[in-house]
Amino acid sequence: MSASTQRLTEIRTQIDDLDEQLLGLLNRRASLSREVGQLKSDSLDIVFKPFREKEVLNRLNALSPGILPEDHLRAIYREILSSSRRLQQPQTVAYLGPEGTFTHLAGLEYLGRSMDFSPCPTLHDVFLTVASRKADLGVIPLENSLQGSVGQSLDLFLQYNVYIHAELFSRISHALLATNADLASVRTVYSHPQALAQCSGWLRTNVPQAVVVPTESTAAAAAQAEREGKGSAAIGHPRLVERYGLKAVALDIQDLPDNWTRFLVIGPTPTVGSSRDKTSLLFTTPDRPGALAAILNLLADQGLNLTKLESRPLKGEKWKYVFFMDVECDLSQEQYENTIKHLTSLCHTMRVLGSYPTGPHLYGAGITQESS
Ligand SMILES: C=C(O[C@@H]1C=C(C(=O)O)C=C[C@H]1O)C(=O)O
Repeated sequence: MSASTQRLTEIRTQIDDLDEQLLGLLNRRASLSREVGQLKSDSLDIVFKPFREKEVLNRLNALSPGILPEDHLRAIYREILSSSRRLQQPQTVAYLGPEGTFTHLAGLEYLGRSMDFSPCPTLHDVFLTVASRKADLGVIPLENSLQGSVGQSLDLFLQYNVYIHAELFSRISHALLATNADLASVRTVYSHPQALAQCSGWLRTNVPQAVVVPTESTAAAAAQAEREGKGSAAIGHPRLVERYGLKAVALDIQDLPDNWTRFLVIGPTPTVGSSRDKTSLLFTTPDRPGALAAILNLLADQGLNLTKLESRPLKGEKWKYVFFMDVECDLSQEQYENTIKHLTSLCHTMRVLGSYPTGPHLYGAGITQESS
């Protein structure tokens, strides 16, 4: 036996030994998590605790000697935490489907594979499914770094009593998908309006002859392009290629390479407990001069930083608006009780959508390029 073969045998014996230890430790972790699950079920508490999960990951990152890159550690723990949640209680996650949408892939990358992902044909159905408790959680796109807010998502918060539990940022790279690789033959390009808008420059330059047709999702667009065959194309995640038997005719076709979407994880009940990083609010103001300024001044006086303020038309009431605001602070803490009371008194209507941890930036499903 050569020296290197002998060393290989030795190393593999050590790896087997470590795997046994890991197996024992993972089982002990699972058993403790089950016990947490029992306590939660006794007190009717929520299984998914994103702030605690962030704390677990941050602590391990800080302790890690660094041989295992940070994004590998995150990917491994994503599945440990996913399994841990499942052992407490299987969780159904509604998302804008069908399979392979950016929302689906972002949800998988953030929540792991031990969740029961359930596709919904429209965003409306995701909100309805969560609000009616047919799913424990939902994943929705909220805003894109190139195209701004997904207006429909903001509007649906007005219609349904759902709450924000977590956020995540996912890098979006679009591909043109078709059964036929010839760009000149493309007559119709299907996709979600956000994806079409994020690639509008590329489309104008590369397939000026094509008509763009909006669809409910990028995956629905891929299915349509596959059904129609030659002359039709879709814009979506390159992974849709495998699911729908298409070719990736062009990659990275978004107008700016650094294209990110912020997704939210929503649930039917508000979150409670440990301190979170930010709070989202939905409010309308009285119709008088300075109404919005009074709200902004109150937050400024408290030293609270705003990270988003957006108005949307109030449906059915022309030229009236609802505001969606993100504040960099956990307004559910007892110390802000008076601030919330004061804020509510300055608003016409006010709803706290949730306090949650600032989300991670994820670079794509699987082990990511975050640290390379
Ligand atoms: C174990 C818990 O439940 C879930 C699983 C976690 C884990 O395995 O570490 C952390 C947070 C929760 O999403 C907990 O709340 O501590």
